[in-house]
Amino acid sequence: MSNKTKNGHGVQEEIHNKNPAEKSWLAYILIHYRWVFVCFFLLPLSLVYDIYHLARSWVIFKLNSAPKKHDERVKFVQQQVREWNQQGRSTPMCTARPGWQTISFRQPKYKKTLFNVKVNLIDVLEIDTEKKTVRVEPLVSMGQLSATLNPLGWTIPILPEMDDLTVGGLIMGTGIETSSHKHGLFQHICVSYELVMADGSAVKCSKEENSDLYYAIPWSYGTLGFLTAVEIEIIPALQFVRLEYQSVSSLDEACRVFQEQTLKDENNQFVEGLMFSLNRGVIMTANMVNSAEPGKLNVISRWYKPWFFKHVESFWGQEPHVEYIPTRDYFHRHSRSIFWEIQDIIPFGNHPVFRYLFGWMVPPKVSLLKLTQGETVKELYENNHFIQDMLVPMTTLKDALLCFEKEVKIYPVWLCPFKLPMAPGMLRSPSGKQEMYVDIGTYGVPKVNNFHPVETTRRVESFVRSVNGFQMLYADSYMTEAEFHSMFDHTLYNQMRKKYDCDKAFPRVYGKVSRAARD
Ligand SMILES: Cc1cc2nc3c(=O)[nH]c(=O)nc-3n(C[C@H](O)[C@H](O)[C@H](O)COP(=O)(O)OP(=O)(O)OC[C@H]3O[C@@H](n4cnc5c(N)ncnc54)[C@H](O)[C@@H]3O)c2cc1C
Ligand SMILES: NC(=O)C1=CN([C@@H]2O[C@H](COP(=O)(O)OP(=O)(O)OC[C@H]3O[C@@H](n4cnc5c(N)ncnc54)[C@H](OP(=O)(O)O)[C@@H]3O)[C@@H](O)[C@H]2O)C=CC1
Ligand SMILES: CC(C)=CCC[C@@H](C)[C@H]1CC[C@@]2(C)C3=C(CC[C@]12C)[C@@]1(C)CC[C@H](O)C(C)(C)[C@@H]1CC3
Repeated sequence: MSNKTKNGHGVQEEIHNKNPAEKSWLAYILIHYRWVFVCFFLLPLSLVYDIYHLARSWVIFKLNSAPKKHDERVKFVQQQVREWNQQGRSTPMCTARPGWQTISFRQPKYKKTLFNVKVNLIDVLEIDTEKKTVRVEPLVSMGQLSATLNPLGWTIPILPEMDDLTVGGLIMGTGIETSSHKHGLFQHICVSYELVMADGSAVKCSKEENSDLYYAIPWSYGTLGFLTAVEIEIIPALQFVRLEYQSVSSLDEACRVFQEQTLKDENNQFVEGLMFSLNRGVIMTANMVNSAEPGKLNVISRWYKPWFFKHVESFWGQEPHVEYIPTRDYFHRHSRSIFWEIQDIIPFGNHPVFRYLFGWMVPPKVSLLKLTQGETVKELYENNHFIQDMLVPMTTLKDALLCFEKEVKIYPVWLCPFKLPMAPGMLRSPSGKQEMYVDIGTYGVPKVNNFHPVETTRRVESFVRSVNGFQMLYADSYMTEAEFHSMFDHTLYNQMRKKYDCDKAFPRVYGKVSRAARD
């Protein structure tokens, strides 16, 4: 925490020097004492919100009312789209989900001007253990899905970390987790999509049926149609995860061990790396198991447990260490500390006194943080924070880490390998074959002197394009439209836009994800 706190204060002083408007006492309090508001207002509110939501979905599930209501809800989406057609297709459409509720870093500006279609589809519809699929509506969240499936002994093969990520957002955008080196991205575990198209018709697509549409949907950001249901693969979930921590002490060793564990060892169900500096890291490999060795169980979700990334750091410089963690706790291991972002929000959040007294209320909900951040905090993040996930070929990992060190020097760095199968769509494998990639996640305050939010990001984007990588688009993207087109293959997307008459119906992807489209 010391690094961050030190750095955080440095940044705060810098802001005060730079921006006279923020010298007001209110700005001072908002920046330095955000934790007061978060601890005494947002945490209890988050708790009430979560309890209400869980209770609601529990009741709905027990009453088994969601499947019966589903058709009605889809008809309502169709009805709105037909009305839009009748009104002369004057402004393009988007979903009516308010921007503050989404996980993406910014608020989407376009929601204010486009025709908003309500797609309130929030329930788990059906678990088919014979076919090994779960059918869900698009607003089902990852926390809801793991709470539903795990007690029944199932899980989806890729369960992206943050509780509030939704199935719809993860498909229309993308989703990744530490099992992605085996299963690919979130889209690759989806069996079929049901959509309402621009003309109001309902269409189903899968590898067998309307396969062109099926491959075009991922990364289309809701610009081909509205998703209404998805069938996702499920696999058996064992009770625990056996997690092995391996310390690495140089960049070369980190890249070598991480690649070996990803590429060579077919047995690792989960692979993750955390770099605490360019030469200091811990590589974690894990497998689901049904029993834990005595004395080695660590229930990391208990309220008094330290932040997971701090726990991981404690293994640096040690011999390899084995621990058993309940499976659902593993899936949500970085949730309580919002990866490491919580350090900037509640700086003393990892102190034992805080954990014992308030630990059961964390984390504050990202949506509520977003809703209440105000202009001052927004500007603070705008100018002094860097949040990016870059997906680069595994062979370029070392160069990529050097690039991030030079441009931002933010640690920890999150490393997550994933398989990029050869398939049509936005992501093109450069070799034309299946390739292994790695997601490099950097979230925090840059420690270099020449950080500039736009120029630095553009330099990193340029590096990523040069190695045939991709940028995750939930954060800021400063690429020009031409650069964006050179990163993402729009061939199939353009065909589908034409085939399903999308031009007047939806903006193009770039129009939704570029920095200019977000506030
Ligand atoms: C402050 C706070 C922080 C939290 N942080 C996290 C976190 O970091 N990570 C996290 O994952 N959770 C978090 N939660 C949620 C918490 O873990 C829930 O209390 C938990 O999900 C409840 O689990 P349960 O096993 O009691 O499930 P239940 O209460 O029984 O059910 C939960 C959900 O499962 C569904 N369900 C139940 N049975 C079935 C079935 N047979 N088939 C299909 N669906 C079914 C219900 O519809 C409901 O949506 C947090 C909650 C709070 C209040
Ligand atoms: N571990 C991981 O994989 C992580 C992933 N992320 C990213 O977060 C984002 C997901 O956040 P989330 O809050 O769930 O989603 P959002 O509400 O931000 O939605 C993301 C996009 O998907 C579109 N979309 C969502 N639902 C539908 C639907 N039913 N029909 C049509 N379009 C839809 C939205 O369209 P519209 O604009 O019209 O609302 C929007 O463009 C993704 O971009 C993901 O990559 C972030 C953190 C971690
Ligand atoms: C691929 C993976 C694992 C991505 C993880 C990304 C997370 C670290 C991101 C997703 C949403 C995210 C950008 C967010 C924030 C931090 C980093 C997050 C949590 C915060 C909470 C930082 C504080 C800000 O004031 C604000 C509340 C707007 C955002 C909200 C989104």
